[in-house]
Amino acid sequence: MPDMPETNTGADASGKIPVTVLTGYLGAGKTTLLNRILSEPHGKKFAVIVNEFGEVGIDNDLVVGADEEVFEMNNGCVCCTVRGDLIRIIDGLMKRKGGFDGIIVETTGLADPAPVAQTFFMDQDVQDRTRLDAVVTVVDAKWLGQRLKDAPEAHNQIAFADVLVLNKTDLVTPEELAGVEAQVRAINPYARLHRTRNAQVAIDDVLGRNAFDLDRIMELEPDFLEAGHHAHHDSDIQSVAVTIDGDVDPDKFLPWLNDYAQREGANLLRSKGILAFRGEPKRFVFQGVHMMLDGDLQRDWRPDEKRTSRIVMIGRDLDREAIEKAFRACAV
Ligand SMILES: Nc1nc2c(ncn2[C@@H]2O[C@H](COP(=O)(O)OP(=O)(O)OP(=O)(O)O)[C@@H](O)[C@H]2O)c(=O)[nH]1
Repeated sequence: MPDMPETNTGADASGKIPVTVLTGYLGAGKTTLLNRILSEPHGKKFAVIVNEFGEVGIDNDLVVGADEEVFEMNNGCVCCTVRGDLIRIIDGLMKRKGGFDGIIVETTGLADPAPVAQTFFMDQDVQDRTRLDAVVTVVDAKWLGQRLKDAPEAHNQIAFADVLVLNKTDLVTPEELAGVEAQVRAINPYARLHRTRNAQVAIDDVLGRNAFDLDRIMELEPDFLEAGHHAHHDSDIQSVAVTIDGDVDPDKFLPWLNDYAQREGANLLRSKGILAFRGEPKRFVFQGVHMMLDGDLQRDWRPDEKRTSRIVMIGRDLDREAIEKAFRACAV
């Protein structure tokens, strides 16, 4: 094959910037996959757009990446309220000199990917300059069975995928994994599927796939290209975010968090937080999916960074007041 001439526009052979839409239910491993992609020595320049469900931005803080620019959209979910923001961000990116090799959009775990993908076909400016490369859906092998019962979004995310990353294979037995894969395949027999632990998949299996297939999507959703197509969230799901303007006492906070996750685990779909522990120079970061929690000390608080403690809980029937009260009681 002859060498392709180098361009500095970032665009591919079609002259358009490839866009990857990264989706998957709450806690499936989207940010883990994003960080994996960004950490590889790919020599490319990506713009990353992160949309989060919750009033306090935490995900963008957890995205690694030296060169990437990360744009946050936290005022609502990209599949409905902030689609206009997505168009504006992409418009802004396209006007920059130098360009990008690709754009990665990480949606909220509750997003219906259809209207997000639709953006790349409905808005003329966006359509002229970008090309939807693939919808990549991360699936949580541990919780998929439950999600297919209680979350229609999880089903749509799989149906819409061009690439499926069946993640958290370490948390299930080989038999369970085979069962989950069969459930995924029953919904979407077409997408390439990769079984992973910690979203370990080769970057070339995820980016530059040229896999988005409009014909298949039109079969799934015949009105895909019609304006006014709308997705609605499971309105039972709420997000409770609390910020303390300072440090918390780990001896109070950690027992409370553990106890809360055990008690409310069934309703608690997702939890995360970045905390300043009293006397601790490093940031403590925790993440949870249902009752399973994971936390550790990460990088130092920077001198120009204000020490604050933030938590976000996402789930059903959460008692906002009780969470706020209990968390504030941990302040020092
Ligand atoms: N055991 C296990 N844990 C994993 C794996 N992949 C990711 N995790 C953990 O699962 C949690 C959620 O991962 P994230 O990558 O933040 O998930 P997400 O889909 O971005 O979550 P939201 O943005 O909140 O929807 C984190 O604590 C990860 O460290 C895996 O393969 N196995």
